[in-house]
Amino acid sequence: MSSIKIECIGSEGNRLGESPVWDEKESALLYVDITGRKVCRWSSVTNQVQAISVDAPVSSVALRKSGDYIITLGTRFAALKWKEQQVTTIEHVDKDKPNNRFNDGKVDPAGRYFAGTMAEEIRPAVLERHQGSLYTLFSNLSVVKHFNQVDISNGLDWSLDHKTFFYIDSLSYSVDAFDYDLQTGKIGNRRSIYKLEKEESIPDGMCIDTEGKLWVACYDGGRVIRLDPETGKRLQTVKLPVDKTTSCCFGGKDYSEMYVTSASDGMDKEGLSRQPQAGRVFKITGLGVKGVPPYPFVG
Ligand SMILES: O=C(O)[C@H](O)[C@@H](O)[C@H](O)[C@H](O)CO
Ligand SMILES: [Zn+2]
Repeated sequence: MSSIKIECIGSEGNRLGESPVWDEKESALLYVDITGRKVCRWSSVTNQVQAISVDAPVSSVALRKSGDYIITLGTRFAALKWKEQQVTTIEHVDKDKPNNRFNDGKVDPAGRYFAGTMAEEIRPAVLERHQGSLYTLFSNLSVVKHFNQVDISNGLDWSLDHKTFFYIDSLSYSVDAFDYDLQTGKIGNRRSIYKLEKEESIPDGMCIDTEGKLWVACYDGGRVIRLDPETGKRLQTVKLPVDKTTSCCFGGKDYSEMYVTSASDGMDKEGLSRQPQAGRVFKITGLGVKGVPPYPFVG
């Protein structure tokens, strides 16, 4: 049996931490604070966080093959040059929906950037329903819409054989799978592989491990759960010292550590004093399982 240890990294919390991604070259964890409008980079070498402020809610960050990063900012796909602190718009989506913003995003094994949108929240998990869509940014910088009617676009990762795409629309309380065509980036045959239990609350960010099992951060559930997508069974629950756990990824040397982001938005004074670590990023060691390195965007 491995012994699990959970600690906070950096020194400050986020309003709505999300989209953790390991940057091997920098030995650093990238993540965003969506409502805090910041892209953050925590160095595992110095334990310092550098942050770049942006002019709109920034909901996901990904590596780019040519170096630097790509982000979803408001309803834009954009390039981020870290040293120069320069943001360049690549493409706008949902132009007819001024109240929308992007939410979670991740790069597929072929280097395409998948990200979905949602209506801006009135408060956490309260928003105009069915306003979001799922998009892909291709390497030639063209954008395709897969489907609409999404409440809160979340999840996402791909199976180890690249034949399945896993996706979460949070308010469906379901983890879904699609058949995936790696050649074209097309998805089809949507089905549910796991329905969350009441105490698990709302499924949010997700990542896959090297055994092909899914890890889902449970918003308001204060935990990450490990699921077997083949059997639809929950294999493990790891509780965290905060309720609003938002997303997870593997990182560190050999991708044997798990990083979990969290949120403090929507908590009152009393809640914050009970959970002073709300909004912090957690490092979990001793899970005894490793993750898959993130794919960089190839455009
Ligand atoms: O980061 C996200 O995915 C959303 O932007 C968040 O607002 C919360 O996670 C959501 O409220 C929980 O459902
Ligand atoms: Zn999320």
